[in-house]
Amino acid sequence: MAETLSPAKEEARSKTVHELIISGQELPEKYIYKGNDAATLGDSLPLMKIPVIDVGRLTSPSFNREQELEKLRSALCFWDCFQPINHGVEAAFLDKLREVSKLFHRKRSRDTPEKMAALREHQRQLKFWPEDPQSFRETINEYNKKLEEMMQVLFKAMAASLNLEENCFLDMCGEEAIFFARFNFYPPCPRPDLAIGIKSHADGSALTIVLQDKEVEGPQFLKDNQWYRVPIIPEAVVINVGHQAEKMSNGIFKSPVHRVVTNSERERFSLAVFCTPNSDREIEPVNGVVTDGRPTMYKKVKNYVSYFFEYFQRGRRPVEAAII
Ligand SMILES: O=C(O)CCC(=O)C(=O)O
Ligand SMILES: [Fe+2]
Repeated sequence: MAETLSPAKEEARSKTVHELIISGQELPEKYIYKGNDAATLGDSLPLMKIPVIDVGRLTSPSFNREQELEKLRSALCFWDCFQPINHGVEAAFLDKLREVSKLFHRKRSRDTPEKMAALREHQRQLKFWPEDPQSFRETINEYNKKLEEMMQVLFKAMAASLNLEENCFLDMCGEEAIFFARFNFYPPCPRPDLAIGIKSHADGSALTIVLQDKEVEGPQFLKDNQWYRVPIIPEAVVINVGHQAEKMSNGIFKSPVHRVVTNSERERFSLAVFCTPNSDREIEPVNGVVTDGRPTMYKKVKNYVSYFFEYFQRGRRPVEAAII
């Protein structure tokens, strides 16, 4: 039977957190974050010193390439993420993407359920894509093409940085790897010390590419039990390892635990694209990463995304399901 709500509860249900607090009400209990890391939400945290990788150098045959590959390897092994620049997507185009994402959220009704959209041409379902703003489809389509190129370069560079056969990660992910996009919108929250934007998690992708808000910080990464803030570099994106790359590399690269906090005054937007092998691919350590000193650490697992959400809800790293 449907629950009958008192007028006060009815009002609370239909208002955003921001509206509730402005109208003088307490933060409703259901918004108070209860994760193990809740006590650190309001802390002032150090900035991560994430290495900035020049993607142009990764493809140039000059001596810079070796240096940049080494920088990429150490970034991935130490921080599990990096910030590429000179990656083939112009700063002005990134601004345009931010703009259409914002417009999309402004026009989206609060009742529209959030969905992940597949971006690649043969996988997307255009009928579900918004037609308004008008430039949305065209801009996202162009971004998808640029990301396909960027992913080719980066997977090859990741393999080369470990002295592996250049195509090993790409071949395992398969031609049909899916790019799921999530347009994140974080409204201002007057109690960032109590409520969270996205709870701590690790991504189920091979790599995740996040276009950051240009002005408002949000994501934080956990390293050795310490949370770090991600610096804003407007012309860069943030790329982190997901579980699939952790397994393909036999744990040389790790998928980091991260979360997103809210800002008391400002809203924040981000666009996360999860580059994910197709669910019928069997993902396992590639040739060359299993050695006498480093035996296979992960089982072959298919359709990994299916239990990703279960682990996510329980606040655990889903890759645990594949660890031997
Ligand atoms: O908003 C961000 O910067 C990161 C979002 C994120 O971690 C995710 O969507 O999985
Ligand atoms: Fe994430």
